[in-house]
Amino acid sequence: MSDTAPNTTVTRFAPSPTGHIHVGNARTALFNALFSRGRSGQFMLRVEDTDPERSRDEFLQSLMEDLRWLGLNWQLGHEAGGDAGPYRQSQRQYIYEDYFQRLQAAGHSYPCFCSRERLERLRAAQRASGQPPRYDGACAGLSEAEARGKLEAGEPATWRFRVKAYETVSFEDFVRGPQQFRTDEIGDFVIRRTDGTPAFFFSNAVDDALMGVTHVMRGEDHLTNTPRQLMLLKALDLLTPEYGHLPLIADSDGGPLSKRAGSLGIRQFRDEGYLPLALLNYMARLGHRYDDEERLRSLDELAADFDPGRIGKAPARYDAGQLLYWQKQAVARLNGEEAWQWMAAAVADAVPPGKARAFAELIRPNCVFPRDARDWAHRLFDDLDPMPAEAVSVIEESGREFFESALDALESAGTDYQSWVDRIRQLTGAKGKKLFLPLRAALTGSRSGPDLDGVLRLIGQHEAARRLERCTRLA
Ligand SMILES: Nc1ncnc2c1ncn2[C@@H]1O[C@H](COP(=O)(O)OP(=O)(O)OP(=O)(O)O)[C@@H](O)[C@H]1O
Repeated sequence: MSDTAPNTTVTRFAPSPTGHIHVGNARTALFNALFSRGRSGQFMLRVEDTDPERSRDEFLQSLMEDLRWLGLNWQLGHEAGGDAGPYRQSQRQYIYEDYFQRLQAAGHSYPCFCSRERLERLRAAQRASGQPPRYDGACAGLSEAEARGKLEAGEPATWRFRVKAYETVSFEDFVRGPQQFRTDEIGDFVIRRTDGTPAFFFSNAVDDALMGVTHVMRGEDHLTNTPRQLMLLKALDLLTPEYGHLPLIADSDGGPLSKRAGSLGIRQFRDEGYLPLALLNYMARLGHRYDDEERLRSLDELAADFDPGRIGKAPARYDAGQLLYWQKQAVARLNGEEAWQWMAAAVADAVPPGKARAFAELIRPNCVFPRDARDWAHRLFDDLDPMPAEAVSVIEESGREFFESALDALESAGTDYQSWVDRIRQLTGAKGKKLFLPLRAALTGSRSGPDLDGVLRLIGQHEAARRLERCTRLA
């Protein structure tokens, strides 16, 4: 059993390591992390790697890296510990065996020898007649002796859970409200595959119960699994968690996201230079409402007001513009050191040693992605030769005398920006745009950009003089 105190909220993220996680998976992880964090509970990572064909260790590593990068740390589960482990389903087969035996002993399950072809024909016929596909119970009536004979003869068998007909399974979904399912529309379902491994319904439900998960928040793709899991847990006399199903996220064309298709992967965003806080704020509002829709919140602030009652029921669609909005907000929060860490990989070779933090702090307001910093590194530290056309026209308009005065003024002011511009004003009579635009063009080759005071300090008096000097020749 779990090592959590009674009444502690325990949520979990239970991905299959079959690809890199996308915005849909990550939002599910985020909502679970926010929910438990807001209630001082615990968040768990469980690895659902029962499919040996598709599960890969490299994907497990990458999904943990992505979660940690987002700041979604788990207190229980794989690599975090807890006394309900192991937390990789591939290492829990002995536990599933035990629970298979219990179901079998109580007569809740039976072996099914139907071939894949028969089941496919059955499903096709049911669909053609407008019925929901479900097992027709062909093997449910085999006598014990018949079933044993077939098993002993080595006939491949799955094991099915015996669903009681004409009952209703009801539960209160803490996102969607009351739910009801009729058991005769469900049909006996597979809990154990022919190779002895558990089917999703089984291992997922048994693990939630044994691991003390109190709230299961997962995509709507699992809604119809829930009545099956409730029946299983009841038959096994295990505790049931509360369930909440989230609307799925579609890509901008309306198609479903899938690990297999590799769309909207968290690591793609990371590689492009999106900040974790931007993604967190974006995802927290994908289907969930906060009162201050436009304020960037920390993870704790997101958790404090997270409320499943504020989750909408309509599918949410990925919106690149919204994510960009949060990216700008998150970049604006970075200090010099953080900004440098963020952009270093893109510009380290283009920024002189010793100037990194000052550069990062200065140009941060002009960047949305690290690649934008590269352009500024070029403008501030390269030769600016040839001078960009947008700057040349401003320089020509201001005339040679303006830059000669600016040079004179620089000699006496040094890198004291205020005295420098005051002196130029005195010497030339220029003010406002007429004063600042040519200075900006001369020092940065651009008509807009970072604070000029900072530019002057960053490039230094000598380089500023060299640039102004060149303008006296261009003008
Ligand atoms: N498009 C989506 N929007 C929101 N949640 C999703 C989406 N796709 C999957 N999830 C949720 O992510 C969690 C992890 O699921 P899982 O690892 O099976 O991901 P998956 O993307 O469905 O994988 P695969 O493509 O391999 O089937 C589940 O709770 C699932 O409901």
